[in-house]
Amino acid sequence: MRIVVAADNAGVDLKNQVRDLLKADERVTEVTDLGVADAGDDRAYPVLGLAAAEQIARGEADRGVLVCGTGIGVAISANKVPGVRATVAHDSYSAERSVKSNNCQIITFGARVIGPELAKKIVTEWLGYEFDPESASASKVAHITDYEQTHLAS
Ligand SMILES: O=C(CO)[C@H](O)COP(=O)(O)O
Repeated sequence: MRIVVAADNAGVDLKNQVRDLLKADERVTEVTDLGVADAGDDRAYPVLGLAAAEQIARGEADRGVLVCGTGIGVAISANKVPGVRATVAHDSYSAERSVKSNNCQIITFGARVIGPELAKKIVTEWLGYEFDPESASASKVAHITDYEQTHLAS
């Protein structure tokens, strides 16, 4: 699995910890870190969230982990990219359902909300979930995709 990670300066420390966890996980074949590299880089969360989501939309990464202060800003930004589904998930059940129900490619965290150990536990679990295209959830996700393709085509 190829994973892209990104964060603004509020999320950089947690993003770096998650990146290192991902690099050590044998299920992960590639980790792309789009930054920021340190808290001195004040690029705003939409810049990072959109860049990561675009990598996924282009097929250059399979999934993403994004971090900002709350996780909300990077999730909103990533969801603006057609074909990308992103959500904040600060608990195990939401993280699981984000994949199994919603086929989200991106999970986001708020570094001002969740501690690093819980975030890393959730990421480790999240790597093990897969969306079943034959499941009852598939037509619901397809409804969203159809809307995007009908109304948001550029
Ligand atoms: O959490 C953020 C956006 O959701 C970001 O890290 C901080 O944003 P701000 O409160 O607008 O500075």
